[in-house]
Amino acid sequence: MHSPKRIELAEIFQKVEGQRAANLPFAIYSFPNSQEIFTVFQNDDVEHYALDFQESGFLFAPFDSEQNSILLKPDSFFVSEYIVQDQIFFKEINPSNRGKEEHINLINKSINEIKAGNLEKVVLSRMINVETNSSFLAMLKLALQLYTNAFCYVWYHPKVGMWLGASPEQLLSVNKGVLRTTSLAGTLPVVDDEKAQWTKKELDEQQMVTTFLLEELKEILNDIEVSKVESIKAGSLWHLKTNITATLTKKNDLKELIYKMHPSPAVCGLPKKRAKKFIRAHEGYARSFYTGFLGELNLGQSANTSLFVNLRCMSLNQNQATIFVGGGITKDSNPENEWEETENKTRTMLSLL
Ligand SMILES: C=C(O[C@H]1C=CC=C(C(=O)O)[C@@H]1O)C(=O)O
Repeated sequence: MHSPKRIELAEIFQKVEGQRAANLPFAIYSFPNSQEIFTVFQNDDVEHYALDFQESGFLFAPFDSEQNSILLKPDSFFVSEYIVQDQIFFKEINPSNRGKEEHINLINKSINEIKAGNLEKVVLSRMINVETNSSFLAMLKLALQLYTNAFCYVWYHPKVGMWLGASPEQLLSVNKGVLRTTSLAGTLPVVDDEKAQWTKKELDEQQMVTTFLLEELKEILNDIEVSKVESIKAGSLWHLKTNITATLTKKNDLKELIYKMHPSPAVCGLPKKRAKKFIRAHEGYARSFYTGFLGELNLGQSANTSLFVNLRCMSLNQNQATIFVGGGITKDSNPENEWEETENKTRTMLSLL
């Protein structure tokens, strides 16, 4: 089994720079609320795929389950202590209004589909291109400071590209026969010290995710426990979250389990197939790895799996960052507010640039 070797923090960053300079694949990441940072290095530039999810390594899977899920082989696996020291504050950066009309038209189109009874919910997204002079490590260090309760990462494969993110959403973890997952949806901006003032729209859209997950899992898992809905902060945004735990049976197949849950209505919609079709037909771009999932697959001393949904993320190509943001549309959506929500999510990433 692969266990990470403990090394000094400076050495971790040095090794990552060396790996990038040598054009070889790596992942550097930190789990939510943790004081550790991990790296997985692959010694060659072969594009390996996770086929039956029995493999061990760092998984990077796209939104579209028909496309390949990339697996970085853990030829070297390191961990180091990482303590956030400086308290830094958000720098307010305002995104431009570019693409507003198209996005609002798309939202209106989806609301019509919902009102016609063809869809219940659909998550619509867009991408924003921004110039940056920051290095990926500088951005990661900033993400680690700003988004301590997120899964922060940089992933690189010379044949695929580089991605960076700070995801607030765990897809699942599997540890000693226990599955943990979350239903995360609904967004409001954090205003001073005030509590989030949820409306029916957000409560409903999050409940749809919980109901979907429970429906998908009830046939195959035992002892399902569901927490109360709580408000959590992801940077300067509030989300609604429910924790779900269940016991795995011997018959459970990890790949099957994952694709029952993915894509959930937090990133796709309801009914799943129709929402996916609507997204493909109307979003106007390929999501690629945005709203896919990533993380450790059967890795570490006890071969755990811990995967996160690829949200609040961007792809990086030389001086260009492409930020991906979306939001759930229901019958109660207000198009202007939905646009503003994607602007707020964009700020999360802009603050790293
Ligand atoms: C699709 C995204 O967020 C999802 C996760 C949390 C809240 C969401 C929402 O309020 O719409 C989305 O379902 C995104 O950040 O790009």
